[in-house]
Amino acid sequence: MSEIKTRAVHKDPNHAAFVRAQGAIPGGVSSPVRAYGSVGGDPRFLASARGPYVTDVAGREYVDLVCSWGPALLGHAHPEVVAAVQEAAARGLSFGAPTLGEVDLAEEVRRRVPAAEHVRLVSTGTEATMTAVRLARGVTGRPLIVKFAGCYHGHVDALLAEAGSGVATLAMPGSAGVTEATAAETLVLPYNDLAAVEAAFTQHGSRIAAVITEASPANMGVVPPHEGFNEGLRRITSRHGALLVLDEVLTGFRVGPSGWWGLEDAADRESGGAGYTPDLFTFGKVIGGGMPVAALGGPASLMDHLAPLGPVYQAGTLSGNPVAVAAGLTTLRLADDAVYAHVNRVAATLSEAAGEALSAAGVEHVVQRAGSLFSVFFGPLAAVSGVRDYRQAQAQESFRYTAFFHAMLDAGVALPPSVFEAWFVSAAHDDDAVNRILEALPAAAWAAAAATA
Ligand SMILES: Cc1ncc(COP(=O)(O)O)c(C=O)c1O
Ligand SMILES: N[C@H](C=O)CCC(=O)O
Repeated sequence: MSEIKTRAVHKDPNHAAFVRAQGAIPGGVSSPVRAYGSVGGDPRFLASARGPYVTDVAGREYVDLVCSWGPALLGHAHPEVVAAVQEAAARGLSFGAPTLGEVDLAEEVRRRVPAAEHVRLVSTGTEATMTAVRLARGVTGRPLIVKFAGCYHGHVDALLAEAGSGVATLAMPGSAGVTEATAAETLVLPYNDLAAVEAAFTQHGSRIAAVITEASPANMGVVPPHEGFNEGLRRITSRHGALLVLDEVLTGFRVGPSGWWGLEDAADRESGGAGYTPDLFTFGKVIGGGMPVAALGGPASLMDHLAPLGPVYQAGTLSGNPVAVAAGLTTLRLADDAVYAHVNRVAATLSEAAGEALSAAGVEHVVQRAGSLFSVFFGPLAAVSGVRDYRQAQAQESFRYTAFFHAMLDAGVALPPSVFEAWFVSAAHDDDAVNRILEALPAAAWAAAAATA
């Protein structure tokens, strides 16, 4: 029996692909989160994707709840986005010179987020946050950066300490290769704790260049900011002459037309408040519609400190690549209110159903949601009080997710292969796709219930 199973596994094209990949690529993957490191088994090597579905090299189709880790807001291979990419590619792949498409995209960002008066296009979220850090230091002349444990801002040296996403999945405190001097210039604070921020500024205020925060963290699982947290950061940073960098790489243009900031701003103004404005925004993922585009935006008075106008250097051979910009611009133009209403509705349905299935199976858990982003935390601690920071996220019973994940995968639903990642839905997740997920949930919940550490 076990011999038959072993032979079946070895015949699986995904297994063969993974073995081959490990001979040529570190860990067989181009980004660590793809490696199934914490859930075990062979990563699915994908051959194609369309709408809400991905298909692996064995020809097996899955409903996709990864959505390329966020960019696929409209679903995979949206025909209008593909057509825009094809048209742009036919005009030339890369010019190394300015194009009007870049201006269109920068203006579209500013239309959605007016405080992003000037926008610099880059290729990855990592470049956007790296540039934000350099710009903050360049403008203030101060060395220190404050970040929050469990927040992930890409693989920038200064921002890897106690980071979420793959760093959390691999249980790494940070990364080898980051010098002590660099690490010493980053203060890591607990999330959702304004008292800790006040204390850090009391001690180091005149040396802090910026506070960087995920607009609503989704790289330690989904841990929304408590009411007033982001506004509190704004108040404290302003008082001390430091910048506030709102990292919307993941949330931007995904949780709403103007990102998480737009949701908070609208809610605050509805209740009579004046809203708040960060100094710098970073964007990524949806802004490229599945192609490598990211951006940094803020008031002209700050952004124009970047070269060629100012002394803070930043550059990129492929920045504002015309093919990538065409994908991003078309995606944003298609991402209307109906798209956001749809993804919110699907996220509400799925997060409630996941919670009900786990409760029916007697699994202690909490489902946390921020707009259309959600994730499940397992265990009594999470269930009692919700998860407010990285320490609590780490304390969950993540072994239950392993069982849950594989049961879903066996049933044809691809979840993110780590309990610390958010679940993503798209405008293409129609009733058929949603029903397939709903049908898979009860058995996965029972698998989680039966799991042992
Ligand atoms: C909030 C946040 N910031 C920055 C990044 C880095 O973006 P990229 O992977 O494109 O470098 C990510 C994801 O990777 C992210 O989720
Ligand atoms: N959690 C990350 C993005 O938000 C996952 C993407 C990656 O690092 O490959």
